[in-house]
Amino acid sequence: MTEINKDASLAAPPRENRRGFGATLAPLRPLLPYALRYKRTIAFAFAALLVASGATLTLPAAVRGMIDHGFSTDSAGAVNAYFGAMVGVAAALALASGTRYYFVMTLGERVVADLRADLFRHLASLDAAFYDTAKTGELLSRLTADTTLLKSAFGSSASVALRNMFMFVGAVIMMFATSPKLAGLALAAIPVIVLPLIASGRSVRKRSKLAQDTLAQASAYAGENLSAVRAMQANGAQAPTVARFKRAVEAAYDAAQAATLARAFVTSGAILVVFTSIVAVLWLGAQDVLAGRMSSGLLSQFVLYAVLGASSLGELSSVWSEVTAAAGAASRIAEILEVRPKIVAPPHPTPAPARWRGRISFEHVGFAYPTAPDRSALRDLSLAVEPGERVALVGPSGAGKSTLFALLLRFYDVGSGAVTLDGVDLRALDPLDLRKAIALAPQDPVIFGLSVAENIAYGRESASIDVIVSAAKRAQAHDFISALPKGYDTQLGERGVTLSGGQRQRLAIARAILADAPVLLLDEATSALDAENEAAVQAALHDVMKGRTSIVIAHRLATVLEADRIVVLDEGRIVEEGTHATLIAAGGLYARLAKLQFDTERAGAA
Ligand SMILES: Nc1ncnc2c1ncn2[C@@H]1O[C@H](COP(=O)(O)OP(=O)(O)OP(=O)(O)O)[C@@H](O)[C@H]1O
Repeated sequence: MTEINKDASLAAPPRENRRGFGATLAPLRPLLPYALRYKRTIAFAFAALLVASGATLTLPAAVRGMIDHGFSTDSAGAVNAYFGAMVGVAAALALASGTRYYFVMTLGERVVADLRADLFRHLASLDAAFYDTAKTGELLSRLTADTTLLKSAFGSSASVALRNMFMFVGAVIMMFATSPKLAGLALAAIPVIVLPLIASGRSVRKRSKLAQDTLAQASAYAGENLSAVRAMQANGAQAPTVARFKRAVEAAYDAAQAATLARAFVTSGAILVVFTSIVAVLWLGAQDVLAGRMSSGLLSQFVLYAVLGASSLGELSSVWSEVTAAAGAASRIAEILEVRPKIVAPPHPTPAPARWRGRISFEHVGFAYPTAPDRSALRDLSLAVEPGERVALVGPSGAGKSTLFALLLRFYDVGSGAVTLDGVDLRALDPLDLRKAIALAPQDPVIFGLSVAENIAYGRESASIDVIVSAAKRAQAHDFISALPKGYDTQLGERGVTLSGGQRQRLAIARAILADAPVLLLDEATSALDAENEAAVQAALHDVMKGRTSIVIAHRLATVLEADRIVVLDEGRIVEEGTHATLIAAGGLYARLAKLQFDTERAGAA
């Protein structure tokens, strides 16, 4: 993912440029601690692996015994003993293989479940600047598709790789025990096999990273459009959107196809080279048998070990491609895990008082958004709001009203100057403490796919239903909630009941009342509410503002009339301050805005 983290991706050297086994596996290393948490599972898997490999490796020796002794002496007893032993070995092999599969897959699932939880915890900790550039759909793809790839690496691939490594080593040892001469010849062929494998691994890795990236982009695109499905349909944009998504999916297919093709070549190339070398070595062995230098049983034994060794190597090569793909996924996950949030608690945060008084002060604040560093959103802005004061912010679109809120919640740090709460610089506080002191009721409140009660108590899971109901009553929301099919247990959100704008606002106000924070930030809805909703919202606001420092981005005449002070912003600066009457009398920006906005409101109400 290219857009999301300028800082982190610069910190790590581009992975594609590094070579060899170690470099390919390096991205997987941060995952090791996850696996090491489950030492018992690993130990069981390992033990099962040893037993299974050992059992497999005894088979060729049994075959040799059968050929050299079983058939030559006409003792039926020996034949029976050999066959009986083979059944025993097969039983051990079956049991050990099943056990290994169980423990290894469990480990894979466990590691990935832990990793997903950690990744989400990390994503939840990242700051607004990160999300200004990150695409949620891409992040979701990391959380699901990439972790799934890792699961296969930690589960099946690791299991197959380990089994084959054991088998390979065991087979090679047994080949030397059987015939050092033939074994030496066979081993000489190994570099011929392995070197091209490593080389092609890099190209597989690059292609599969590309495939995953393309997939993530397609997911991001689908996510964006589905979350705004009404806008898409209203604009009649289905056909082009569907076509674009299809193109994105096709591009992901092409990339995956290229990776698969590369893998297919690697696999068949490896098998061809391996088996050709074996056949060549065997031909030499056959000469020895013909010349009487070797028994036919011994050659059979060697053949079987060689086939075991070679097929393990072949499987290792195909696993290698999978592991490289997983390494690609791991490096994309690591990219996210490496991003450090910039908004964090200082090492020794100023402790929060039992109750904040709620004095807010912006002192010569200058600020530009990280995505637009050359354009100041606030310029040398100073504003003090006394405890319990009600301030209405008014100004044209883009004046910087929401930016004031964002800085107060410390979603971003100021560029210059400082913002303080009760005289404490926000940067000296733990953001969690700061945000506990502030209740936010946004313009278009987010309603989650939870029950009404859970939505009101969002972030305060321990709130009792009595407290929730009393907050809803004060927010003038109790009546409409009671009229819902299941009252406070009604499911809201995507798969539940949809609320009207005014109802959502009142739910958000109930949330703010429940938060009982000394500071209230309210962004009034611009859309007109019907008269009944309007009156209910105003009454609720009146209640919630009592005894709190409130800053309201005001769009309604009733709100500005009720404010102790109106602050007029324009282009990131405060241009006027006063009450409705004094500002109208002054005939400045406020008077013009008020005429436009509140005249239409009056006309609408009339
Ligand atoms: N996340 C962001 N990244 C970059 N620039 C931003 C971001 N949010 C706002 N801006 C810019 O900062 C300036 C102030 O925006 P802000 O949202 O504070 O205005 P506002 O007064 O709240 O406007 P409105 O009434 O339309 O919501 C604008 O020029 C806006 O384009």
